[in-house]
Amino acid sequence: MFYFLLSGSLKCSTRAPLRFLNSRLKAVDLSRNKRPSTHWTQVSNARSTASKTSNAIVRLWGQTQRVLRQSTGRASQFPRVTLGFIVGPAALTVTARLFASVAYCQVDLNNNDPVEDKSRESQPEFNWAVLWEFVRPQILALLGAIVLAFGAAFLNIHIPLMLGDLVNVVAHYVREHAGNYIGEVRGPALKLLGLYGLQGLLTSGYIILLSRVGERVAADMRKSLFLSLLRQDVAFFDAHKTGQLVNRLTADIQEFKSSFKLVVSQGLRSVTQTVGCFVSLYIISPKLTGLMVVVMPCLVGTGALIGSFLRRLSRKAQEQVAIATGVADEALGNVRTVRAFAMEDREMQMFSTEVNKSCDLNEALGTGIAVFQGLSNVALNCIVLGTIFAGGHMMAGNEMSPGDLMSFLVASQTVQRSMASISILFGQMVRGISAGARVFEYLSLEPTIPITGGGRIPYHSLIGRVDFMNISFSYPTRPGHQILKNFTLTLPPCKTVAIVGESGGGKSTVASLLERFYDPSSGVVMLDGLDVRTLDPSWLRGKVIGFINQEPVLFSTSVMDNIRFGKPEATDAEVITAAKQANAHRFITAFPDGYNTMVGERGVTLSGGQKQRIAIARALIKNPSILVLDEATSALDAESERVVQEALERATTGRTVLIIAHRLSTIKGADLICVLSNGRIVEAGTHFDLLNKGGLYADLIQRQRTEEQK
Ligand SMILES: Nc1ncnc2c1ncn2[C@@H]1O[C@H](COP(=O)(O)OP(=O)(O)OP(=O)(O)O)[C@@H](O)[C@H]1O
Repeated sequence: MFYFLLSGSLKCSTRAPLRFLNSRLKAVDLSRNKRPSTHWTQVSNARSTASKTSNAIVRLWGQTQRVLRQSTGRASQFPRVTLGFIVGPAALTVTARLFASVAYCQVDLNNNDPVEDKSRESQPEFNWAVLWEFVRPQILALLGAIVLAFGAAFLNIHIPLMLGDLVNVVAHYVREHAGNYIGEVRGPALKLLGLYGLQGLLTSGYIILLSRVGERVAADMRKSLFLSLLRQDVAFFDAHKTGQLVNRLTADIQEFKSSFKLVVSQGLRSVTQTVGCFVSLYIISPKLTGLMVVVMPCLVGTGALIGSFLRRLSRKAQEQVAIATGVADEALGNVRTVRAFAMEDREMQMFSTEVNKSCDLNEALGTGIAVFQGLSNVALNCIVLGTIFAGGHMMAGNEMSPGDLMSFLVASQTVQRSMASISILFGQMVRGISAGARVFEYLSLEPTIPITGGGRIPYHSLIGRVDFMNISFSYPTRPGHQILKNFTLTLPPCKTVAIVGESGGGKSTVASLLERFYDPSSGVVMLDGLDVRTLDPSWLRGKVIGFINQEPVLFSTSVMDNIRFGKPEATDAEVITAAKQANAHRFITAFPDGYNTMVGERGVTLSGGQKQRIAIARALIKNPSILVLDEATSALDAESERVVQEALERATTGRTVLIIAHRLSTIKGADLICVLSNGRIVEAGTHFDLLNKGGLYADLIQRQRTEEQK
């Protein structure tokens, strides 16, 4: 009867998850054409795991039957104990693999899960070698944590047995009323107390060690990733959103760290406890254990499925909160525009809609959690009740002592908890590996233009002549759109050259090539006759070229630190000299805090002209040989433009200057004006030469005058 029950229940307990798994795989089948190939391989693996698992369960069941038939009653304890060692771990392994497959398919079909982020083209591979590089410095602490976790788990396995001993002593005293109660109970009780204390110590120990390992690994990963991102080509930032990169630095590393800590701590503990307690259960009562093998996976499986549904709901709720935060962030960040258009009510309405959605989702989540907790309480209590009922029956038949029943109850609770956490851990592990893979993907990227390395021209022999020779260029993000075509231009040393032309014609692109933000598709940029690709980019950008653009970006620190950004080793006196050259000293000293005035986020507390002059001081402090002014005054009003223009004129003397001009009035005095059209220079000369010539430049001047008169 027992064998029949075991066989039938084993099949039933695996059928539901298998059926569920099959339905998930069918759903994947339907959408396979839309999925990247790596995904499909993983899904196929899940399918093969499922089929292997079902075969293993059937085989296991056959073996169980055979061995059980050979063992006769309690007299033949040895084969049963041996069987316990085989059946326990094997049953758990196959069940765990089955749930892993189910969990994978859950995750795979979940649109909101990191594994299935639609914004990503393919899921990067997890690189264990890279992980090892981060873990290696922490290996001693990690091994310590593993040993302590094993220790705590082994003590946990002993606790039910010792509890049973204690109950047996109490039961014996109650039956016989012989001797002194305290004297009888003290020994086992003190042993148990010692065990609890030791277990507490080991648990605290491994949690402390593991948290240290996790935090240090995460901190090292963050630093390495940040450095790797800073080193990437400018083209990389054209192709990736800042939010996505920041997300990898924060959310992905956080997810990886949590999974790492959870899998190592709870994974080790749960697996050891499950296997150990299972063996204890089998030794105490093979019959009751058989019943548990049947019931437990069903309950744990159901719990895992509900848990995964709730996690999905929770993620949706979090995303909804993020959307609402985004609306608030945008409105508050652009409050002047909102105010200017009197859009407060509309913004409020948009925010309310998103907040209400997140409120609904969170309420649904709360209800789900409540129902789940209620159901799990009922299920767990039913197991206790069932065990007491069946165990009591066995006690009546002298097959079990009260202590055995107590041990069985406690050990079975430990197994339930451990199995539940194993099934959750599989989902967590999949998410952790995905997050880690995304982080490692960026860690291993090598920029095509390194930030350091290459030669330097001795400062005293630097002339400052620049040649753009036959340059053709397309941005890496738009390879089909050629911006420059056989572009050739020379910037003579200590002369000012201006480039003018239609908006979007490629003027700023020329400046970017000089800074070596990009390399040309063909042709060369030369500095003093040397290909800039052979020169050290950090020297070129840090010492040789000063760059001032239309919208100067300041950092949210003091005026002093912002100017010193151009030359970190500069003294206060050098900063003040640069500020004077940039016409900035007067307004800076008029602030109550002078040079220590904080400029706010991106310099928001300064006017456009003030920001621009601080940016000029920042560029001048490094005393560059070449100055690039990319429409440096186009965003200013007439008065600010005059002050800034004055500063710029002072700054340009004795330097090679490239002006990317929008307002043609500012470049009249340039030594050479070049007109850029269709990716190449079509006219060149002084302001008066070009005006007299009556070509494109004269047209541009005429058009601008007409616009200004309107
Ligand atoms: N990072 C980028 N990635 C892809 N395309 C870009 C990038 N930057 C600019 N472009 C494109 O290259 C072309 C030239 O841009 P560029 O900024 O050099 O023009 P511009 O002459 O300086 O224009 P404006 O006078 O309006 O500032 C434009 O079509 C623009 O859309």
